[in-house]
Amino acid sequence: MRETDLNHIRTQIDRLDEQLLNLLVERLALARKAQACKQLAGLPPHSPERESEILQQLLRLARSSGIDGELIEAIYQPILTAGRSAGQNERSTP
Ligand SMILES: O=C(O)C(=O)C[C@]1(C(=O)O)C=C[C@@H](O)C=C1
Repeated sequence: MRETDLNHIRTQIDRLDEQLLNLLVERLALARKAQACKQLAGLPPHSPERESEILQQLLRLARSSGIDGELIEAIYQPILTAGRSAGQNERSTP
């Protein structure tokens, strides 16, 4: 393999990592909104049934894409944990 091939692959990986990061930022913003809705409704931040639905759906998608389900679960657990505490450390006044 030529060095330029490796550089090209790494450039593409960097681009994808940036997209993943932007999607994570977007996801956290939505989780923050969901947390605000639940707080207004007097619901707890942790919704185990919803998390289970999300993981089941992702595991179905992983299976059909040939990706290891355990890997997807290991990636998603901390994302869901971050979703539970989204917005918790923000000041209540702007
Ligand atoms: O859907 C919700 O109720 C959310 O608070 C969002 C979210 C998530 O990150 O997807 C976060 C925490 C909950 O335990 C379940 C899901």
